[in-house]
Amino acid sequence: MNLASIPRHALPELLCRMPKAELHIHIEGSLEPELIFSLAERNRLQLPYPTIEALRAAYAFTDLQSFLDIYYAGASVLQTEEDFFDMAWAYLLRAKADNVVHAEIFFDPQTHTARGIPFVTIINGLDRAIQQARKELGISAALILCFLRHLTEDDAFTVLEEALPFRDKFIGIGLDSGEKGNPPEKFSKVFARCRELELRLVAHAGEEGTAEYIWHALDLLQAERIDHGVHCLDDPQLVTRLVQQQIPLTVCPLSNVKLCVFPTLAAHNIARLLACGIRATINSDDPAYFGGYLNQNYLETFVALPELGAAEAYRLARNSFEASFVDVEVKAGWISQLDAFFQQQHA
Ligand SMILES: Nc1ncnc2[nH]cnc12
Ligand SMILES: [Zn+2]
Repeated sequence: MNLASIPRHALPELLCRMPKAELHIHIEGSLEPELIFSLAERNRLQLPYPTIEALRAAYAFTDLQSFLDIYYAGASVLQTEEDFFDMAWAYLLRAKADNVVHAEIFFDPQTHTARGIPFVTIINGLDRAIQQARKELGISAALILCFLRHLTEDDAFTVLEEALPFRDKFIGIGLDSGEKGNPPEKFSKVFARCRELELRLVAHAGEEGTAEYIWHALDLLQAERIDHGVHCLDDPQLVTRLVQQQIPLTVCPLSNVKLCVFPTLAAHNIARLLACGIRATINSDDPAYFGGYLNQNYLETFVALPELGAAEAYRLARNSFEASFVDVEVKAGWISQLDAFFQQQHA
């Protein structure tokens, strides 16, 4: 395929229409202010903001922690199975509109179980939305349970025990929340247990943390995919490892700018990651808080970085399928669909 012949002005439509997977989306981060207000009303809860606009105006973050404080507060409106269903369904509709054919969705059960919400309420609401999306929207989706790293490893074991009766409703586990001071090794035992249970393993590392956190997520947790990982470029030996083993990075450009990991999108290193041969993907992280869903991340990143063209669009979409946790045959089917889409573009 000669992708160089695709003109730059054709990129926005191409980016939006190409089939893709999303591998780094926190479902609680898809909770739009409008839905926060309507769930608060439904559950008769008082919010500390008088209006939707006032809530949105509070979304000015200086770092990861300043975001997490507001994000956990927003999630407190989720009380019933219906609330979890409505949140996930709203995301899946948006994903469909962005031509996402497959989503691997993070959820943070400890944010809810700590407020007395039973695990079964959370998982049943999310799972029902996923089943409905498969039937009615033709989207495939799967859940990844994230442990909150600011809590203890014992807490992670507790939520794992609560989750195990629902083992068929999630495919893997992840590690999120405040990275600094909460290194991967804090969770090495619970990750080892999850590996025994044949759960897929991912971890946030190298978002605000150093390249060392990425080494430890790989070596001490055996993470199969690194969420963010943008600090890998500080360490040439780590880059060699990521390239040789084709370890995927789920990069979230708009998130990185909103949380001040990079000052601007033009300063983002996604183009360099791809040029090094790293299996990087583009994702939305917490789209309701960071200014856009998946296609918006692609569109703004390609405008800001002129070195990204049609070849990189293809590479990113292909990486998203290759890095997904589906069977090889399913992956191959999506890659054929992607190839056919790109063939048509310069036919
Ligand atoms: N970007 C992020 N980093 C760590 N934990 C998160 N939880 C939700 N979004 C997150
Ligand atoms: Zn994240």
